[in-house]
Amino acid sequence: MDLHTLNTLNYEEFFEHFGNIVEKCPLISGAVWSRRPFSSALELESSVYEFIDSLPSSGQEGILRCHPDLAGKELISRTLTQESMKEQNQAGLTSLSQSERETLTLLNSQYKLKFGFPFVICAKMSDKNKIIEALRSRIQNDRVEELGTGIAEVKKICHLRLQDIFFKTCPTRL
Ligand SMILES: NC(=O)N[C@H]1NC(=O)NC1=O
Repeated sequence: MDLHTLNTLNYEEFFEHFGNIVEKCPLISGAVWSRRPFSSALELESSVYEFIDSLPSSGQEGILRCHPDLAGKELISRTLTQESMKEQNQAGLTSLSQSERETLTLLNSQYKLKFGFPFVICAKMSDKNKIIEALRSRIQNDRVEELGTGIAEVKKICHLRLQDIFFKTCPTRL
């Protein structure tokens, strides 16, 4: 997508392209649309991050709670969003052994019990072994630290989703 197209999208079209740059949080794209015109893709990305950073911690926790578990029930029932499916597949989470799946399920539920939100990590920048390792380590953190880490991972996921949108069709445009 080129800059001119980006800046001429009405909000319905904007939703179609950018509605899931933050998992199941179309409200964020709805809010950021008002910041047009964008001078670059980077400016759009910064607007998303500013919006997220301006939320109270309850709002940031809400963003984390919109994320599906890694290798969780949505993957098994094939109800993940397209983006999340690709990311989990790329990290090797669609081909886990039974014991890897059991380990991940147990750690995910211990994590949720401790923090009240799911463990979030940018799966595309990781793999199944690193994810299990990160879960084991991050579960030791305190809640404030984990909220910050989870939101930093949401931004990495968003960055890669935006890159996909901007560079998939024409790598030289923005
Ligand atoms: N729980 C969790 O991290 N989920 C997300 N991670 C990612 O890369 N895609 C997701 O849906």
